[in-house]
Amino acid sequence: MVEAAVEVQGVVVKYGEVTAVDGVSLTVPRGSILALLGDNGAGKTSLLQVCEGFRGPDAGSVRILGLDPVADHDALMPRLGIMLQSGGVYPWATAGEILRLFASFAARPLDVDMLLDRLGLRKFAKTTFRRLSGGEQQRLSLAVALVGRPELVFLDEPTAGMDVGARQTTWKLVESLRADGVTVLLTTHLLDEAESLADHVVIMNDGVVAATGTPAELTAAAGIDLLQVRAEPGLTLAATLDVKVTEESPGEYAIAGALDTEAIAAVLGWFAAAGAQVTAVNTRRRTLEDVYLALTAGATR
Ligand SMILES: Nc1ncnc2c1ncn2[C@@H]1O[C@H](COP(=O)(O)OP(=O)(O)OP(=O)(O)O)[C@@H](O)[C@H]1O
Repeated sequence: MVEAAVEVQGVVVKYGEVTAVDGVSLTVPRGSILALLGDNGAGKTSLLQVCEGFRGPDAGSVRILGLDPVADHDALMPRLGIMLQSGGVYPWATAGEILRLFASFAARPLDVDMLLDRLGLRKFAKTTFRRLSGGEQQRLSLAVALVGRPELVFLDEPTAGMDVGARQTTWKLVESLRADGVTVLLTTHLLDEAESLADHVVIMNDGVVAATGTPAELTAAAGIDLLQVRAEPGLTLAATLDVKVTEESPGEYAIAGALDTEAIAAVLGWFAAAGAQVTAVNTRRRTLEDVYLALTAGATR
């Protein structure tokens, strides 16, 4: 069996009294994209830093491309592409200089001009990093991560601060990486980013894995349809099925559960029994965002 690109087993990361990552296990198969989701402070960046070998885990084990990311750091670094949240490049150098510098470290770098073009950065080649906008700095950081033709790429919130066009360009680029057999582990707060890009999603909550699966698995588990009904506010419904009824705003009822046609008819029957006038009915599949919010609700932060 081909070894996974990333194998994380029971990893713990502590900062003094704070346990940022509390026994996380995950696997990223080669040539796939895994998205790590979680609220601020869930432990995503800490886990990424351990995978990148910038610090060792306090417990557990990590194998990256079959190697130990701390002990084998020097052998591993040329094979990795790392995009940091903060950019991590020199503020006084120009975009072109920065990218050429990182290209010079690589044995088989990508063509710098091609990469500047792909990321819409050619016109900023002579602009210093500190004069680039936040989204342009992000794109340059992504270019830096990719210029060495890495086998495995770590992207910490790659599209944070990017406009819609830049985000789509980045998504296409990440998809083309996968098509070339590159493995991608990314963190994001954008559920649509995870849903459209990722082969696997891991949702972290308070340092632990709250759920894992493909986007389809996470949204298609039994009882995941939503029924939205508008009627008068404050109704007490004689709920008899195993569904959850929430009055999300006055008169807007959300019913979540295993909703086949019979169940939907039964739910509407409750409104009829309550003597309510139903003015709108809507059904929809649960999105990754619904699943995410359900799993992370009640987090301690
Ligand atoms: N250097 C540090 N020293 C002390 N505590 C830290 C340090 N780095 C992170 N933490 C704490 O560890 C927890 C996890 O932080 P981490 O940055 O890994 O979360 P995250 O999921 O990446 O968050 P975000 O989405 O905001 O980037 C937080 O409670 C954070 O305050």
